[in-house]
Amino acid sequence: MTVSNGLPLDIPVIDLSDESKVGKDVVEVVSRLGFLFVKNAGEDEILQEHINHLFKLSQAFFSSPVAVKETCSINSNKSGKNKGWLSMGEETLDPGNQKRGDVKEAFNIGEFIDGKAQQPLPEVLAAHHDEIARFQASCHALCNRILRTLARGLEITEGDWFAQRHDQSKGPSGSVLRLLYYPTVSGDTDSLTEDIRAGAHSDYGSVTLLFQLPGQPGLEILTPQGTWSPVPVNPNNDPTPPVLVNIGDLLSYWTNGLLKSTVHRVIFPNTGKKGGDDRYSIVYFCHPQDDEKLLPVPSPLVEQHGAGKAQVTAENVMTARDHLNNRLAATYKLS
Ligand SMILES: O=C(O)CCC(=O)C(=O)O
Ligand SMILES: [Fe+2]
Repeated sequence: MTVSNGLPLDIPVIDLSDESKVGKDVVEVVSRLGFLFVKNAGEDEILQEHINHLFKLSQAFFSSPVAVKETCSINSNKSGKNKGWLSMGEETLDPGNQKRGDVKEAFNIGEFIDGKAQQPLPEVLAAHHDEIARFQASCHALCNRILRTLARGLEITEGDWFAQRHDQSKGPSGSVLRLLYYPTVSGDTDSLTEDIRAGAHSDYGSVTLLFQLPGQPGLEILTPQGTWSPVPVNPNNDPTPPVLVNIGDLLSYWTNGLLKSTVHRVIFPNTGKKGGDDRYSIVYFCHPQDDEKLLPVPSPLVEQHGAGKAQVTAENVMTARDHLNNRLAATYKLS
């Protein structure tokens, strides 16, 4: 495992309130780093009190007895594919390099249809069903703003090209709101140097939003130089921290690799308490409709970037669903 260089990357914070002005900047940053921060303000602001509230619910859920969590296990037939509770070690994000599964628990909440969850929720979450539905909807709205900004920056004539393909009223998608809990461990030093909170991976969807808590670091990204750099939680110490955004595999396929689906991981902090402090995060993985084909988008920049490379054709193209299923098969011990 490559060691961290300890130097935080300079990931710009961009204000998307005027989409028409920042498309080029956003495309420049994500074709270099795959990550950026967006200012959490304006029409698609996700209110800090809503974020804090969901973190509280997440803490309440993960501290529930195992018997309660098991009632909504990802393995139970009740929840449906990729939905529900994942126990410690159940997912291995980097199966080629990890001896054991990720040291974390997760709860995956799939799409809401007509504002209703499509899976059983444990009581502590069910009691706040409507707030969770609203949170998911506000994440999706912010992703659509990001997607429209990208379309502009890529000079796609149809400004809604991506957003139309992420219209939740048009059919099912793999979008997931995920609560994550990385517990403190009291293991010996050996297991700590071998174990990882989330193995190195790229994300499977189009755009990911990540919410972290102050004082709970651990996310690192693989830089173009091949070293690991920590990602700050709140780079400018704003009273309202910006939202961390990263590009997933689908946008990379759609753009002939121009937009980077950057590999990242979550480590045990190497300062402070051995075994880390508890860490919580909330992730929104935004996916297009399942049947969307991953052919290059009609953008002159994408065409230029793909020149001379092997081209995806209508015959060998994957759908969004194919890609997600391939990744899930590799990283879960699910049947
Ligand atoms: O918890 C984090 O900071 C990142 C989680 C992550 O990368 C993922 O679940 O895909
Ligand atoms: Fe990730």
